[in-house]
Parts: sequence; C-alpha cells; structure tokens
Amino acid sequence: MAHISFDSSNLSTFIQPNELGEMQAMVNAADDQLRNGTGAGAEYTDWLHLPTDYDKDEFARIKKAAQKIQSDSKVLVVIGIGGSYLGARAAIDFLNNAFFQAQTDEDRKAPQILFAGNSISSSYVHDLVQLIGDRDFSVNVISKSGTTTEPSIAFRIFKEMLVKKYGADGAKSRIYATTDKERGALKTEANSEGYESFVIPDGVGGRFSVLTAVGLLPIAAAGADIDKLMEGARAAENEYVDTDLSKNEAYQYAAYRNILYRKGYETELLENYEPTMTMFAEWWKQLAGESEGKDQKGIYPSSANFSTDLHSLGQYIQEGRRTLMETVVKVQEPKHDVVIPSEDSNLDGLEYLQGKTMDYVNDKAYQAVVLAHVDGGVPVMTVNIPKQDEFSLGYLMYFFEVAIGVSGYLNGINPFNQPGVEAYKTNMFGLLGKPGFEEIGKELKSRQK
Ligand SMILES: O=P(O)(O)OC[C@H]1O[C@](O)(CO)[C@@H](O)[C@@H]1O
Repeated sequence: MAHISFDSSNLSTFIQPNELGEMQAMVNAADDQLRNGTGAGAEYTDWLHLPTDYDKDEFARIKKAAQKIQSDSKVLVVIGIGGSYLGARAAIDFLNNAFFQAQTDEDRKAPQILFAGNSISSSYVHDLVQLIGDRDFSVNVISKSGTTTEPSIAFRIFKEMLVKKYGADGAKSRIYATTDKERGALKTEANSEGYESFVIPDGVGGRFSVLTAVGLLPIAAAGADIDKLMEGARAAENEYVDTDLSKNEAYQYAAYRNILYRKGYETELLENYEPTMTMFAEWWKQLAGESEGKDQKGIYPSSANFSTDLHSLGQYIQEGRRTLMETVVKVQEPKHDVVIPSEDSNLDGLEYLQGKTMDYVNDKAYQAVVLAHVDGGVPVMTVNIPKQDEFSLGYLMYFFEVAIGVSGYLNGINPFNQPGVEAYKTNMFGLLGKPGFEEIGKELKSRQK
C-alpha cells in the first residue's frame, strides 16, 4: 500500500469520469519515454533509480563528513543555487523544529545551516558574515559546473573568511565540495586543494538531485536520518512503477494536471498548512517550472502557504481569473499539537473551540477551503502524507519527481533540459564585460537608454 495518498475526489465538477482513462494511451507512451529512455533528455533520468542504485561508499562518507561538521562547527554555510540548494533547504525546514535556525547552538544540537550563493545580494552576505560572527564554521560548496556566478562569488568570500580564521590548511579541511565527478572548475580546485568532495552524478540534473550528496550532506549535517529518507524514496520507487492509471497515483496526478491545463487551468498552486513546508514548495516550483516551462507552453508553478495566504491571496483564488488549480500537500498528524485554552470573557467568541486542538481547527480550515474553492471554480487535488518525517519526505519527493517527468512528456516537451536559463546569464556576462562576451555586451549596451 502506498505511504502517501492522492485524492482527486474534488475534481468531479471539472473532469468527467471518462477523461482519465482516455489519457491512458498517452501515459503509456510517456512512461515508455521515461523508463525505456525513448524520450528527449533520457540521459538525465538516472534519478529514477537513485533510491536503490547509489554509491554506498559515498553515502557512508557523507554520514562521516556530517559527523565531523557537527563536531567541529557551529555553522555550516551551504553554497549553491537552484537545484544545488533548494532540496536541502526544503528538507531541513520540513524535518526540523520550526525555529531550527533561530535556536541557540545548545538547543539545536546540530550546526546552524545557513545558505549562501543563491542571490547576488551584498547585504545578505554581509549580514550572514555578521551572523556567523566568531563561531566555528565549515562550508559545503555545491555546483555541478563550478562556474555559476552566484555561488562562485559566495565561495570566494567564505573561502577567504575560512583562510583568515583557520589558515590555508585549516580552511581546506573545512571545505566540502559537491560537484561533477571529473570535470569543471570546482572539481579541478577540489583536486588541487584536497577538499573532501562528493559527486553530482552525470545522469541527474540539479532539480532532481536532492537524494544525492547535493541534498544528503546538508540534511545529514542538520541531524536528520538520511537512511530513512532514502528508504522512503525507495518505497516510492517500488510503488510508482505500474503504468495503469487506476493503480499509479503519481501518474494520476500527472494526468489530471495535464487534463486541467488543457482546459485552461494554466497555473498550479502548491499549498500547505504548515509553515515548515514553505521551502518545500520552492523546491517543487523549480522541479515543475524548469522541467515543464518550455517551447512557449507549460503549467506555471506557484505556491501558497495556508492559512497565512488565505488572508492575502485568498480573495484572488476565490474570485479572480479562473485559471488556477491547486495541489495541497496535507499532513495528517502534526509534529506537536496544542490545546486551545478557555477564557471567561470570551470577547473573541472563541469559547466554542476551547479544549479543541489547533490541528483540529487547521484541518477544518483545509476542509472549508476545499469546499469554497471548488464552489468558486478552482479544481483542488490533495496529496496526503502521514507526517513530517524523513521516510515521508523521501517518498513525497520521489512522488513529485516521477509525476513531473511523466507530466512533461504528456505535454510533448523535454522535461530534463533548461536551455532558457542561459539567456539572462549571457546578457549579464555581456554587461559585466566577461572575456568572450564583448560583442553581446556592446550590442546590449547600445540598446540601453
Ligand atoms: O550546480 P550549478 O552548475 O551551479 O547550477 C545550479 C543551477 O543552475 C541551473 O543549471 C540553471 O538554473 C539549475 O538547473 C541548477 O540547479
């Protein structure tokens, strides 16, 4: 039995009973493209078997490195952007205390995990340096290419800080490089400087890399059980193999979102009712957006955090343009529950809820929102997960990865490339005067007012 469940029961006013079955032939073809390597981008599908087929020696090394970081550092600075950071960030938030990063070093029982190199904000880096202060720290620099501008700038800054604090040799023993197995600038530097290094496998694109060292080292350093994370993903790998739409809920999700997309529901909101899942949605947004948004088509992935955003975006979702569909990731059992206290004055009118738990109210909010949004013309799908633990997270991430792979093929694109990301980089290099980009720089500058 599947560990998580996909609930499509609220789609009945938007999709007729015959429509899912009519997608079966297309799903069969998409499954063939994905699993038999007949589709575009087949060289980037090794993530499909990562939960079973991974480097066990490296996995043990990751756990050892995490222990070393825990023993000699109060802070781990994780440098990376896009798929080289979002999975770790999402997992660490999802699995830990809501105030993990704000806890004292003693309470946290693991290093504070701070992220850099995911923007070019100087103010952010300045403040991060201040926050580290004189505490012991290590750096995990994550980049397949080793030349991505944002993480490369951050790496220079934190490497210099390490050298000043620990000397050249001390710094080397505190830098962990996660990169290509043999090529690229970071691999070359790791080899020559002797940094401990971990591999981003060739057949795994950044947005599908959370279950490699890219995600696993920071997640383990934060104190999570990465064996359980892999176990959950492995269970999902075994679960979502049947091509039959009536049996494979990840494929069902892929098919339904494509049916809806073709009816004009062009934006999908990934929603949660737990603030610790905000970054999970950010991970999902790259997974879906970078995979599917190409050739001038694709579902636009967005997100909303409830009930917070019901008081900001709620109006639009209820009554704005009818192009939205929603996918809720609903946690069945909270990490902790809290009873609502009684108050004699009852000025807030809440006495009818005294003695009930907050999670009871949160669940009723979810039920109420589904009813209201469906009535308002917004199709709602729900992915139910039992709780926020490592096993469930590994399972859930695999669910979305396999669903997005199939979904991309259903829409006739290559889900595993990202040619569009280069356009801004080329322009930026031109404007910055990077050697080799002089011509484009001249042309761009002539167009600027
Ligand atoms: O690991 P790298 O090479 O620094 O790239 C980081 C990110 O940049 C992209 O290549 C493009 O945004 C992503 O796919 C990737 O996750």
